[in-house]
Amino acid sequence: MYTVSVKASQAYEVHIGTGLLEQVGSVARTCAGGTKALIVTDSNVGPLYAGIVSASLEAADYACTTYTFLAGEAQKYASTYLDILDTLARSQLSRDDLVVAVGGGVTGDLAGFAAATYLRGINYIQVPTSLLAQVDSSVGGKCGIDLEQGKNLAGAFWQPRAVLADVGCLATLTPEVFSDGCGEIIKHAVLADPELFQLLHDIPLSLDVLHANIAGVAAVIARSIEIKRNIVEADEREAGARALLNLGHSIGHAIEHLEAYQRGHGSCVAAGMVAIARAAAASGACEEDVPTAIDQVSTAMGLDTSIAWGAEAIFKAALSDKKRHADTITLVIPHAIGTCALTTVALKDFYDIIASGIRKDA
Ligand SMILES: NC(=O)c1ccc[n+]([C@@H]2O[C@H](COP(=O)([O-])OP(=O)(O)OC[C@H]3O[C@@H](n4cnc5c(N)ncnc54)[C@H](O)[C@@H]3O)[C@@H](O)[C@H]2O)c1
Ligand SMILES: O=C(O)C(=O)C[C@@H](O)[C@H](O)[C@H](O)COP(=O)(O)O
Ligand SMILES: [Zn+2]
Repeated sequence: MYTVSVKASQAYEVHIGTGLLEQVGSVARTCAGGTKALIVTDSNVGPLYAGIVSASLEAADYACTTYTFLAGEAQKYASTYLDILDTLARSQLSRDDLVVAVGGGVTGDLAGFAAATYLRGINYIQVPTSLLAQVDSSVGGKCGIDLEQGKNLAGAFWQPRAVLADVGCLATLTPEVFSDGCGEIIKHAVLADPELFQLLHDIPLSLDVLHANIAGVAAVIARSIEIKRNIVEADEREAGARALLNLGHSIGHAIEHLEAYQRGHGSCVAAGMVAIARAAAASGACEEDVPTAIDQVSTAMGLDTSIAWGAEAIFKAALSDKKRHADTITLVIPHAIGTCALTTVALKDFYDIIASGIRKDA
């Protein structure tokens, strides 16, 4: 088992290992008080894992109820968020009580945002069950919902009391959803860890690798979380450096929006990383072999890095990016594997960057 400590406005520990679902109640007792807990989960994860988590919470003297929503990004909207708030109020949870997110990134983002705003903020625990949620979304406190205009346009920074990433849960993911989580691991490697990138190149992660070497996958998850933790600790509320975690996202979020969220977040981020690396390499800002290396590692782990959209459509969709100011946008530019930096460019130059990044012959 690995434990990664996060020292943010609210300090907490991220536990990575197996058999952790059964420990949610006892961990909750050590880091949060209260007498009631609301589990938030989705229609795929609930039937598999909510019962184990609920039993564990009941054994730790929490009166536990479960809220289940229909799985999918389409539910990461205001109506589901408001429904969770209504459920919290109807169940009369008080300021001492607890929300427990059991599921992927959609569940964590919804439950975290509800916890951040119900009674102006109550405790919550993240129990991430997808690879993406374990390596990225359950850590760092970003939570929120999508609006018609784009991804994550309403939200909060609200740190959990604890994160329990039970790697055993990954065995029930579809190969596509498992692959999708690899997009954010590759992002962390490109940001800060050439050795991790090499490891992913040599041993591309897959469900087969999980079954053959669950301890090895847990080690990669822990390393990925450490990379994110280091950035979050330096800049919890994204005044500067935390924006690095947006590598591949300006274009990636635009693709997600254009494709009506039918394509996974990790795949869109991988496509966005390849495009921005290609544009950076074309301008001489990035080592020449980086775009191909990111593309190969992504493809080897089952990610689709293709982009079917023109520069104009992507540019328009990317204007809702939170790193956009009046007529500039801050981009995360890869210079080499393990070295990236923030650069602010005029919007008209951003258009050219997109065009250069998606050019097929580049
Ligand atoms: N807050 C953050 O810092 C942050 C970081 C990265 C991504 N995100 C957000 O996370 C979301 C993507 O997360 P995701 O890919 O986990 O999406 P998701 O929550 O929709 O999960 C993907 C699918 O896997 C299923 N699933 C999850 N765990 C399972 C398991 N163990 N067994 C079987 N099925 C399981 C879900 O039901 C769903 O159908 C996006 O909304 C993205 O914007 C947030
Ligand atoms: O934690 C962060 O900071 C991130 O940017 C992590 C991203 O992987 C994640 O997709 C996040 O939700 C994006 O945030 P946004 O502010 O660009 O909506
Ligand atoms: Zn992301």
